[in-house]
Amino acid sequence: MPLALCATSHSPLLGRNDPPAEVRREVEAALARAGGFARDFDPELVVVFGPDHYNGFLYEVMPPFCVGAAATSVGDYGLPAGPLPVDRDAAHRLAREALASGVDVAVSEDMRVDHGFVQTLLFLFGSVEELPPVVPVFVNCVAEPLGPAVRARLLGEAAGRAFGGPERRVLVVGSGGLSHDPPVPRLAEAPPEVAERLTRRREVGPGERAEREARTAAAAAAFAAGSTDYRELNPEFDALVLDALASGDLAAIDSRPNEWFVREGGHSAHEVRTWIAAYAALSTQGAYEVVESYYRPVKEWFAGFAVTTAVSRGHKDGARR
Ligand SMILES: O=C(O)CCC(=O)/C=C/C=C(\O)C(=O)O
Ligand SMILES: [Fe+2]
Repeated sequence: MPLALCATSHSPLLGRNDPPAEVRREVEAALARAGGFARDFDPELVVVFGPDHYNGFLYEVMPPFCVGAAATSVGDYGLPAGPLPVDRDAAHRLAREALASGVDVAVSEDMRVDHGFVQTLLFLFGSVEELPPVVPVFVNCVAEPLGPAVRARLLGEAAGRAFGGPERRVLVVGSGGLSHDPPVPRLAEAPPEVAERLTRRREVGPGERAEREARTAAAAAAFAAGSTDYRELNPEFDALVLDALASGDLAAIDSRPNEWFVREGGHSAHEVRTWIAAYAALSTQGAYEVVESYYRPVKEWFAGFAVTTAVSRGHKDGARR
């Protein structure tokens, strides 16, 4: 029973622009169950597919995919800053497998990751100190141009082949929202000072970070209060995605053109690529089944928020060691 899966939405607005208490409690309960699933599985390695929001990857060099052989959390949105416990050998193994199968991943010996990785890891494991060894795999989900979504499936399958043997328990994690379109800047529309920020790496001071984060929280508050400046969440799109992933028919979503994701789910719906990669990794073990699937659209968090866990078919009970 070597592979298990957790895929969750993330939102940096959790705790900053909350929905009514009962909604937050319900989501937190779903996340706590996913955390229980992850800890019961007791992984010896966590392969986490995550996006970035121009904190770690900039247009200076923007790879479609990057395997982190060492990684540091930038500490955005109040998350802990500092190094993550990366298994460097496992990262190189994944990179070799991906490259051998024609998926041209970059490798970083000094990867910076933001809430797109760290929040989800903490949902599942509580703190950086409690994390098992991880391999963070960046999937570009915001910086156009993007390749076709099916490439995320090929990346995930490479991860499944790299780690699908019986020798260790590996949890694959997808981190990203379903339908959502928070105000993440886009190069094509950016004024020069924003284009500069999206292009060149530099230290972001606490004042600038706080200002950006406050702007995002204010936008979410306006969205929840009914502002029509933002694209609506789309529960139908979200259901279609969750159904396709649960049924194993990944082509039902990853064969769609990029414009479909934007039209139906908003620009950040490309984060679904992280889920596609994680489910594709699990699929290399044969048929799988979803253990739990939770969904709720939460405008205060700018997110069609979902939490799913899955194991290979026949291992549903075995997932609880
Ligand atoms: O802070 C910024 O510059 C951009 C805002 C941002 O990063 C928002 C991120 C939102 C998500 O990660 C999400 O909803 O998936
Ligand atoms: Fe995100």
